Amino acid sequence: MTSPMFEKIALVGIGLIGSSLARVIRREGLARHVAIATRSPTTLARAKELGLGESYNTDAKEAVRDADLIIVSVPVGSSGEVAQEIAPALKKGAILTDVGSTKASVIAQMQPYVPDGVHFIPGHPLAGTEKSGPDAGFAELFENRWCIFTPLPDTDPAALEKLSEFWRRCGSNIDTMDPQHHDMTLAIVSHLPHIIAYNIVGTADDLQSVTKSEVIKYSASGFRDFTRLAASDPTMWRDVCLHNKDAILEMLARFSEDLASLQRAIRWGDGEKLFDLFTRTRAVRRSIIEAGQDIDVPDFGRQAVEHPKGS
Ligand SMILES: NC(=O)c1ccc[n+]([C@@H]2O[C@H](COP(=O)([O-])OP(=O)(O)OC[C@H]3O[C@@H](n4cnc5c(N)ncnc54)[C@H](O)[C@@H]3O)[C@@H](O)[C@H]2O)c1
Ligand SMILES: O=C(O)C(=O)C[C@]1(C(=O)O)C=C[C@@H](O)C=C1
Repeated sequence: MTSPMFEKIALVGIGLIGSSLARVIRREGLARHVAIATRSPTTLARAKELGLGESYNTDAKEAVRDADLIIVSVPVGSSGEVAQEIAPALKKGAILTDVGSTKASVIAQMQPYVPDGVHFIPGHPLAGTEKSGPDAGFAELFENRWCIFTPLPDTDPAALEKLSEFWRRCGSNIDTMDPQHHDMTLAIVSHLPHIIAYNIVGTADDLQSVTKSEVIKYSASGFRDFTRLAASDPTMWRDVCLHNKDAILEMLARFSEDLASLQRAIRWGDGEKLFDLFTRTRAVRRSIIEAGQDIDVPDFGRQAVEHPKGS
């Protein structure tokens, strides 16, 4: 067996993303020691039962001591408090990264606490499911998916290359961009779809309770696709909305304008406009498939159990 990339990796947060990392690190032999930290004793006990690491702590400071790579996988709104908590125990020369779905806010929250000599490289794997908690993870989650880094101006290229190699060994393709560009792009390709899903499922649920109709019972598969997204973790998505506010509001404004135009086309029977739009959007789907980006989440992710709220 080749020698591990890191002597010790600390995973702070052991939900869907943290536990998927734990599993792929084990499978690929990427660390000699995986230290797991999470705030909730119940979640920590479950991580231990699942055998996700070598040591377990509710005190993140203990887990990160002597670690060469620290990966923070907590809801974005908790990034700052975690950085503050672990900062005094970080080893000089260590790489500190995160997996948060928003980047400018995470950088603003974490950077002030990063000690000199620690390489802070913000990251975001574009891979996930609607499930959460340590049972939900699986080693294949990151395969053929993008991992985006938003390095800071003074990021050490050697540390960035080492972290990139880590994510490549987890199966991902790497890209880098600035945090504002990341947040704007993700607002349209990830955050808005979730917000739209939460909204449409909420509307249908309201309708059901007002009219006692059977919208849920007879929901067609298009609606069911929305319910998958709308089943995503409430804490995670609350934080995404609050921490990428400007970009999301910008995209929602454009979306609302386009929706009004579509509404108008329907009202005035403008079939040509409808047909043209639907033809253009079908081409988008085809180009995604041609680019090999139409990757379905595998079954093991689907079968994972829901995680209790607040764990
Ligand atoms: N779920 C996805 O699809 C997805 C995809 C890519 C990135 N992300 C990002 O990854 C991060 C984690 O998401 P997840 O899906 O793994 O969530 P999750 O709910 O499955 O897990 C979150 C973990 O963080 C722990 N935690 C919460 N606050 C903490 C704190 N203050 N200190 C220590 N531990 C704490 C929880 O106990 C849990 O173990 C989020 O920032 C999210 O935006 C999620
Ligand atoms: O497929 C899903 O269920 C996801 O929500 C994954 C998804 C996405 O929107 O693609 C969600 C949030 C992340 O930050 C990255 C990936």
